[in-house]
Amino acid sequence: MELQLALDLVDIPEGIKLVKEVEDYIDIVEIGTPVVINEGLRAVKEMKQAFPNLKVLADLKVMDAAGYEVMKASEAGADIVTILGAAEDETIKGAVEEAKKQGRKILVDMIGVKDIETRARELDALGVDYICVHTGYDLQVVGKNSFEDLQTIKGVVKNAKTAVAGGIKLDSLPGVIEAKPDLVIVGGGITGQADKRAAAAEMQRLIKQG
Ligand SMILES: O=C(CO)[C@H](O)[C@H](O)COP(=O)(O)O
Repeated sequence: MELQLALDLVDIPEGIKLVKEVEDYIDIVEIGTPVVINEGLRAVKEMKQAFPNLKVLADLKVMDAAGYEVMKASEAGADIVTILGAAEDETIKGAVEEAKKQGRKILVDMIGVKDIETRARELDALGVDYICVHTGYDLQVVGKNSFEDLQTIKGVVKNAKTAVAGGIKLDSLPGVIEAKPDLVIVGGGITGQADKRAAAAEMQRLIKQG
């Protein structure tokens, strides 16, 4: 099980400073969608240059023209690129094909997908690398989480790795770990803490102990 730090509300220098504090305890650093919108793929490039030993995920949430967008993110140094599960199968296929060509991985974000079970089966057959259940900020504020959806995809996905994101904090992490996803994605649960290093260290400790 790996730990991914999501950076959403920072600029590039703040992001690099933050990752320096927690780099010992994370496996993947995510350049969040708002950061890509504000800073472009330069954020991916500078993060990869600053931390060549960490995997960098570009949270582009691709919806169309995936081959081109995955190619550009790969050129910037992204190891993993996200696409939306709601995208057309042709778009998913384009992403998978380009990622294979570039030696990168595709993570599908299931945000907004209504029939998680059916779509997860289909995406798994299309050869994506990760399938991620995700409660976005807009549903976190009305008290939703993705724990049930995680159980659902764990039951049907045969090849892809499973991931979970959205509002995971230290107190909810043990419940997440019990479901045994391959990847746990945490943003505010680390970045919003006064002692970010301690929060990341404790999360990694819980994850490693399984
Ligand atoms: O992709 C995202 C929002 O669309 C976030 O990166 C993801 O939800 C993780 O952040 P947090 O733990 O703060 O919810």
